[in-house]
Amino acid sequence: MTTHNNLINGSWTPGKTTSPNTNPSDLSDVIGQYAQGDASDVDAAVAAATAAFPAWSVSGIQARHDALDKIGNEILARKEELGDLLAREEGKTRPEAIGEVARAGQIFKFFAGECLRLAGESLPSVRPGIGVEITREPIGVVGLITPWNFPIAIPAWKIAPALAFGNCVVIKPADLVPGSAWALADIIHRSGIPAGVFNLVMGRGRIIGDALVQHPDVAAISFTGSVGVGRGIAEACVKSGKKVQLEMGGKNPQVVLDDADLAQAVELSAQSCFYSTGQRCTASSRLIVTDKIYPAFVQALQERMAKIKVGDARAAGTDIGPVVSQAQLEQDLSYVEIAKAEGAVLATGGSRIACHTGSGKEGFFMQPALLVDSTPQMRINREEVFGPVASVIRVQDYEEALAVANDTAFGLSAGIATTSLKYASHFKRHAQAGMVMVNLPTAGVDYHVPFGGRKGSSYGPREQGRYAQEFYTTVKTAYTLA
Ligand SMILES: NC(=O)C1=CN([C@@H]2O[C@H](COP(=O)(O)OP(=O)(O)OC[C@H]3O[C@@H](n4cnc5c(N)ncnc54)[C@H](O)[C@@H]3O)[C@@H](O)[C@H]2O)C=CC1
Ligand SMILES: O=Cc1ccc(S(=O)(=O)O)cc1
Repeated sequence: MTTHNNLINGSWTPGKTTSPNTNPSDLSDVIGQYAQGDASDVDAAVAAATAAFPAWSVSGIQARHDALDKIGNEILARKEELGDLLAREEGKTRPEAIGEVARAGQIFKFFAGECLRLAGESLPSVRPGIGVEITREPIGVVGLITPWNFPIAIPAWKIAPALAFGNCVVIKPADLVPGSAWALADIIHRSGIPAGVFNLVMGRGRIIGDALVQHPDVAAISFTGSVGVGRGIAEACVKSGKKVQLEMGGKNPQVVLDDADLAQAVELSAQSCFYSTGQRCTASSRLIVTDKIYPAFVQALQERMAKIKVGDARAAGTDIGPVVSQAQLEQDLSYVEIAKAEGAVLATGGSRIACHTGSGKEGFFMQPALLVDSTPQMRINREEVFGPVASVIRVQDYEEALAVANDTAFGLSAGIATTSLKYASHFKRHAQAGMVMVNLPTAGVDYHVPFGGRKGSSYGPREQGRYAQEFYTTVKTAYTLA
């Protein structure tokens, strides 16, 4: 079986050990062996990135544009093959996985353009005869720590702006899904960028991630993952003076008002709660439904859920693939039990099942769960599950719906289904979330505009679009005597 090594200073470098990458749709299918590095690999990667930084930070914008554009083109040309790998290692369906790969390619092409658009300002000084220029410069070596749920898109949306603005990169992908990140590293390696500018170190979060966060020569950390790990990283970065950007959890509300188009509200709720196995930080998990539409909505959503086919991510006809791991499956199932114990009623789903094709292959398949008669204080409505589990809260009117939607420690994405312009406008202004959706699923974002949240969901500057430069550059103000 092929062993996939780390990329350090332009060379494929074995780790101290290897780890198998297993298909969650078929536990007998081992995709490959992937290097497991240690702190000495992080030291070597950071040293290579530090050595490469002086030249890369002043490299021409045309060269940087061309490298990123080439990377984007190869990703797009190979989207079917890379999408198949992604579906095989992470468990989202093939169409979803191909879409994610295409997103990664588009992100590289967008940031190729951003290389050419980086601008400064020129102002007069308040002191006569002096000119002021404001420019942006790269920050240095950036450490990128990424999660398992978007194995290529999240690495892409951190790597592409980092390189575009002249930084050098050490990335640690999630150890559950190293295959897509390794394939991306291979494409970047062959794009012709100088050795050391981009480095990949695979391995355990507590070892590789922690070594990156603690490293004195790393100037900034961008992290996506769980709240607990994110907060620990933020504390360590503040202590050592590193710039830090965190994207963490969500408990995204989907409000459904009496005046909503019922079929549309049901479809967008099914999409954002259960598709991609509910494993999106933007997924809805709290359905906040006003009194009069509640019975029809719950009934119609259950009917829609009955049509969802759960099974092998790569099989034709699958709507929802497996949960990513045994640990995540146990977490999802345990939250169904916690909700029941607290008084919510399980309307449908919520147990481990076999693949809809009857393949007999063992995978982490779970029937999407809908819990009704839940209340805002229940744990199911306060803690992130990160699986195909949604709960419904009944409210009297829009005002109560908004209050319940905002009654959370998180603030990533929030949605409303309504035909009322008045309520849609009010919700856009008053939902305490970084992203608001009107008559659209809470999940489903563009790649060229800012992504991020408020409260416990995010920390630091926004990712994506032209706002990405806030994190990946530092501002310089220069005064010149005329
Ligand atoms: N907001 C999001 O997009 C995501 C949220 N999650 C949440 O996190 C939960 C657990 O998933 P995990 O993959 O275990 O998330 P995690 O936060 O443990 O892992 C995310 C990344 O951080 C690394 N990491 C782990 N411990 C670290 C440490 N001490 N220092 C530095 N890096 C470290 C991991 O190896 C991985 O690359 C999920 O159930 C879900 O609730 C998970 C994935 C994505
Ligand atoms: O973090 C990457 C990411 C998050 C969400 C989505 S979407 O909401 O499913 O579009 C895509 C990429």
